[in-house]
Amino acid sequence: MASITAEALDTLEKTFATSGRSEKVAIIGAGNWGSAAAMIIGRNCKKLDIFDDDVTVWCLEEKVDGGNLTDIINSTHVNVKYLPDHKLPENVRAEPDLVKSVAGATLLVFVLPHQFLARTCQTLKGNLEEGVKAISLIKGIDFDDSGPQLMTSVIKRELGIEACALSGANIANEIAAGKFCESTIGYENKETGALFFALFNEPNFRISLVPGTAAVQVFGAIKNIVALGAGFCDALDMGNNTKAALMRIGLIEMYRFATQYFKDVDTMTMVESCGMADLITTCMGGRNRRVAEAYGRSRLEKGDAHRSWEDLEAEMLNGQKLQGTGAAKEVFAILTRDKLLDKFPFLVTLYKIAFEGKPIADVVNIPEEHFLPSVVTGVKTTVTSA
Ligand SMILES: NC(=O)C1=CN([C@@H]2O[C@H](COP(=O)(O)OP(=O)(O)OC[C@H]3O[C@@H](n4cnc5c(N)ncnc54)[C@H](O)[C@@H]3O)[C@@H](O)[C@H]2O)C=CC1
Ligand SMILES: O=C(CO)COP(=O)(O)O
Repeated sequence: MASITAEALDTLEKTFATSGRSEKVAIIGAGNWGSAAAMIIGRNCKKLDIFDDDVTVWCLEEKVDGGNLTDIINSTHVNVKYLPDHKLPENVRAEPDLVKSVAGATLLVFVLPHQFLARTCQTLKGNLEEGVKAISLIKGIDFDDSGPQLMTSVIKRELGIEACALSGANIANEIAAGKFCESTIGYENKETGALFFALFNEPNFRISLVPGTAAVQVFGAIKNIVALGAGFCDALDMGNNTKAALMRIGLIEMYRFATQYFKDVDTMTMVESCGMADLITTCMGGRNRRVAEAYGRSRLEKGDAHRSWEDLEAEMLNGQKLQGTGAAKEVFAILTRDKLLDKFPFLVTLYKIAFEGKPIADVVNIPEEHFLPSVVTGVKTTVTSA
């Protein structure tokens, strides 16, 4: 991988040296991860000649303590609502008008809760520079009549532009604090992958490049559902061994879902940051886990009078969004349509606990098939009962 990166970066430098044209970046979304990503992007744009210094971030306008969030960000350089404890670089400017935010941009970084992507793209349609390229930092999945749709496919469908995907074990607050972590960029075109490598890679945010975007995105979307299971496990005070078992089982179904619906899924991508590592960090420290624990405890303590997902999300996340509950519903709908519920017993159980009143304790009611040695490959094993 390193040689691909070095070779492609060399091409980039040469292209820049002859054309003199630098890439201008617009970030679409100023939430928790959008703001932490803006810190990295702002620093790299200032440092590297191939990027224009000035970075624009589209921020959906809202009032905070009587003021406009964008005005507060531009005067204090702090996103006081979504990333309050960290300063954005001064070359990052918040813009409340979506269309204005992409004026002159040649690189778009999409980092929104997944449910808002399609309609945001529809507003951008017809307002982009020729040849603009995109990257999605979104962890989520959509569905239409043809089946599951990756975020990069939504971007392509709506805007007709090339899109890479970045995903990894990347809790935004930890990245903003400068703690070391890794991430994975999946690309279709090596040069574009290298361009985004240059935009994101830093000593404490190390990027690996992988060919293909499907695995990177599917793992990122499905692990959010598995994290609900980790939260239910914590609500039951089950401990680390149980949670590790649920992660292992979740990993199998993540991989199975990816290979069921997408062609270019390399098994080894599971050991990149976007696979196992993201699953671990989300099940230990993510918002989906945290809110699912609160939901589970509320069910266990209050029975039918339990708190709703919407209530808990609003109370615990202050405007940030859960992605695992929406993904659980979407995955359940597509598996039902395709008559595949039997192949994904854990994801189905998590959906039913979250939305159909199945007992929280059923999170550890694991079907026998998950203990068979053939389960990863899907090869049938004959089991002789004693
Ligand atoms: N926060 C994190 O640690 C990480 C998040 N991600 C992923 O990045 C994506 C974005 O997450 P965050 O930046 O954390 O967002 P967030 O969870 O902080 O969500 C709040 C954002 O949603 C925006 N929003 C609310 N209503 C909207 C609407 N109608 N249209 C457009 N935008 C609207 C708000 O303006 C705000 O920017 C998600 O898919 C998430 O799974 C990925 C890695 C880490
Ligand atoms: O994706 C994440 C870490 O990589 C964040 O997960 P949560 O949305 O559950 O916080």
